Amino acid sequence: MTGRLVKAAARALVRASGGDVRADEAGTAATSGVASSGGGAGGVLVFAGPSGVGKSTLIRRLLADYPDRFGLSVSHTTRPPRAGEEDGVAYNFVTDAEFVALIDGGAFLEHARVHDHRYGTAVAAVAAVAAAGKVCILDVDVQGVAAVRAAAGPRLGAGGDEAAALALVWVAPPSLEVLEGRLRGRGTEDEASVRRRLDAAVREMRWAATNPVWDVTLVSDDADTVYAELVAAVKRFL
Ligand SMILES: Nc1ncnc2c1ncn2[C@@H]1O[C@H](COP(=O)(O)OP(=O)(O)OP(=O)(O)O)[C@@H](O)[C@H]1O
Repeated sequence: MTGRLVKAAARALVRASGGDVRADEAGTAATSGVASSGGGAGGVLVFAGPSGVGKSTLIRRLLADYPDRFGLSVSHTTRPPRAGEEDGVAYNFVTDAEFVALIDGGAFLEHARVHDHRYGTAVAAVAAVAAAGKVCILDVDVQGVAAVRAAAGPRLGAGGDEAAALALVWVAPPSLEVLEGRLRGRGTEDEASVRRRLDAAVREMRWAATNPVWDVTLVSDDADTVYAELVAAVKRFL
């Protein structure tokens, strides 16, 4: 995303949520109170981690247990729907041309190409969740993490009086072997796709280790244990 679009996205997001916007001399968007909705909880909880590590599993459980506190923004993607995925619910499924038009219109908070397809988070989709007084959960790749951080600007800090506007969760696999087993066990990927995702996982894990931006790092080992760690962390920083 260009700096101009990040700024436009940040402004739109903050307008929608009643916060303020500052732009530094380098032209980087900096917002405070991003997605904070005044009376409601607001905030953005970002999950990142290699494909197959278990992000969706954790997110589904968090949403089921705390439906009033968390909400999902519906992302846009150019990838074809998997069986059972409904348009406008799992994703907004769009063509490449439609996606490019949305980029040009400054619609996205972040967008990226991952494994041959494009994914994007519309500013309006995040703002809608914040407007409902909920923390918006985002599931993004590492490029998305950088874009969301750039748009959100300085965080309010987990330890301060105010709740954090933005919290970043890195979900790591116990090992690459376990990750491979989960990708194969899910039954959604062909062999080439599994190999691509594992190659990407190595790069993403390196990026995560060398960019210590995370509020919490979870190792997705035993499902109940990692979920309990997530809930404890979320209670700490949101
Ligand atoms: N802690 C866990 N222990 C064992 N299996 C798990 C665990 N978490 C998730 N799984 C299984 O691993 C597979 C991948 O999980 P999931 O789809 O949640 O990953 P993901 O990180 O959301 O992947 P993607 O980024 O590709 O959407 C699923 O079949 C899921 O049931």
